[in-house]
Amino acid sequence: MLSFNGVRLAFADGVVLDQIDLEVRAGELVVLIGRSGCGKTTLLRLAAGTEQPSAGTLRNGFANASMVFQEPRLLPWADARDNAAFGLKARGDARAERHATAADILTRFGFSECDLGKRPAALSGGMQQRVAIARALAVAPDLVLMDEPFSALDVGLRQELQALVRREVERAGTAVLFVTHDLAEAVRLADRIVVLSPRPSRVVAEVSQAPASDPGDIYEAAAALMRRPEVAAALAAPLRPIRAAVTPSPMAEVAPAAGE
Ligand SMILES: Nc1ncnc2c1ncn2[C@@H]1O[C@H](COP(=O)(O)OP(=O)(O)OP(=O)(O)O)[C@@H](O)[C@H]1O
Repeated sequence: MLSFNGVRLAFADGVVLDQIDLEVRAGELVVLIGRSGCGKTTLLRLAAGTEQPSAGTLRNGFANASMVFQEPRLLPWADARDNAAFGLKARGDARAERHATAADILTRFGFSECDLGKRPAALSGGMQQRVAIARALAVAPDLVLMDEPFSALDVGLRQELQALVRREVERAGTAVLFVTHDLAEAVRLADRIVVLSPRPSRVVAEVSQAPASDPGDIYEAAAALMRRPEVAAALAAPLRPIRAAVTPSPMAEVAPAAGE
């Protein structure tokens, strides 16, 4: 289990994370959602051990964590199979064995024999991110930390990869801490959604749910979350007054201009 108890992290210019209580249990997919700059990546870096808390307690009982970033971060000179096998090579697996593991995962992810031998420049963005996910899963992690891995992809591709991640982690029983600022993505993926406030960031809501795949269910679940005032306050962009030239905008009624 990964657990944050009263964790605070301050940099020279101020507090980023404050009083963070959070748990990720074995086999659970937890989605952390919050506005840009609230400290989501910083929290993942704490989980990865590359930052230390300024106060509070952080315990990581997982033995083997891997990470997926927003950009695929592949070796440009290596083909898809070698990129996916990178972590296996680093831990000393024999070439034939690591190639077999990498090829097995990439084939499950839709790669043909020919695709396995392509370098990143010859792969689409979606295929490159599949290789990055394969690289993270190849080492049979018990925890995967995912930092907005699909935010650069178009909607259709994003949904495909969300389904792929959900299927793969269920298959292997891997725990995941997944960061996003997309509420629909959170609803599609999560066993539990944790909402962070803007900086200094705190957990303002925590919701257990069943991952949704039907568009109507996703819309309903996202709307139900946004009806909670603490979630709306944490996630909604600050309303700016809209001054309509001719017809008063309905938005202007809910967001009066400063001083009005
Ligand atoms: N090493 C550091 N030193 C000083 N400030 C830092 C450091 N790392 C992060 N920060 C600050 O912490 C805040 C949170 O950054 P972080 O990247 O974690 O946010 P985020 O929620 O992941 O944002 P986004 O959704 O845009 O990726 C930012 O104000 C950032 O400038």
